[in-house]
Amino acid sequence: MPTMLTDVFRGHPIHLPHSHQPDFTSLSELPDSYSWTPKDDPLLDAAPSPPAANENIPLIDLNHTDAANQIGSACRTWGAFQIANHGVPLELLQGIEFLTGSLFQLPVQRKLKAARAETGFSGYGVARISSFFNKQMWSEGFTITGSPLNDFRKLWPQHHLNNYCDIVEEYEEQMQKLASKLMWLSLTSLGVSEEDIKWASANSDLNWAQSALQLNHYPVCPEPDRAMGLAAHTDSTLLTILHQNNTAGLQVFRDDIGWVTVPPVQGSLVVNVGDLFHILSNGLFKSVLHRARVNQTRSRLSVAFLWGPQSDIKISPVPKLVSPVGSPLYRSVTWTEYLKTKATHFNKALSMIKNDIDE
Ligand SMILES: O=C(O)CCC(=O)C(=O)O
Ligand SMILES: [Fe+2]
Repeated sequence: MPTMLTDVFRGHPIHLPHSHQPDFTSLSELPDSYSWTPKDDPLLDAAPSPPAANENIPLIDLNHTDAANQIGSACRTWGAFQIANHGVPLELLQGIEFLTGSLFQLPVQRKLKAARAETGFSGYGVARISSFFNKQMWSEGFTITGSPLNDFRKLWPQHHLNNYCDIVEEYEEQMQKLASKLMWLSLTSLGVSEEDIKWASANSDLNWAQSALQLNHYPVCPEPDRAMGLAAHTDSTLLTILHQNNTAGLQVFRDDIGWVTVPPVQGSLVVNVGDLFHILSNGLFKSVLHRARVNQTRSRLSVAFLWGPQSDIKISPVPKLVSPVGSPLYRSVTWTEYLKTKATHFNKALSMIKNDIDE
């Protein structure tokens, strides 16, 4: 199936300054190259402001009759929410978490056998966004697009492979269905229906969608307050569905509050609005700025399902959401074009495709 994402990165290699992953377990002090200051990230210390410190992204029960409106409201105010009763079996969440844990527990030399090539997309390595920062992040990742078999072969003996590949396949299938359901629920809350978005008809078996799985590991860190697991970014997706293990670390940003930690809730999933959904909604839904902090006593795992349209589909603001006397907030872009812009301009990518509207 999806090779398009891979092609984008082949054409736009990201030259990472730190190509070799350290063995985190051997570091008892935080090296300077991992010590972040506000100079390295202006939003580093944007602390929660006390009056709103108890606010958090909503936890929404998908079986609730008002789920669509609750999701719509969360997309507008936070660009993120958690979901319960999402239909993904707990054993599958445990299975993908077990696989992720086993992968990152392998000796670093073994993981490097499946290292992501400089022009590649899948495999083991540092966060792709590392090239935009001077400091290194306290994390390691593994990206899967299409079948993971070739990469998994480099990591594990034959007898594990079928089981692990089945888990990935089943997980992606469930996530695809869930992502589509969430997209339509949130659009319903804006009065947008299938007729309004020709390319995304719900009956088209999702053959307009493609995805990647990003496995993340944040090892125990000797000085978590000075370290950064994954620096602040928005996702370039329509939607991202995230499973985190029982260690907190994910934080989302609100202009009026600052950084807010998303507490792990067993069996629930976190959903992020990505940049493409922000564009599609003509700016009504926020693409959430988020990051991951690290921990002194517990390692953290997360699995992000990155979901977007096939590469030839033009994403543009739904006409219904543009005021009759106004212009759409953004020009239309394909996912490929957007990823290229992001690979050059990173967190300024959205502003690069904004229409100049001076009224
Ligand atoms: O680990 C997390 O909670 C965040 C991961 C993430 O933002 C990503 O992979 O894009
Ligand atoms: Fe992310």
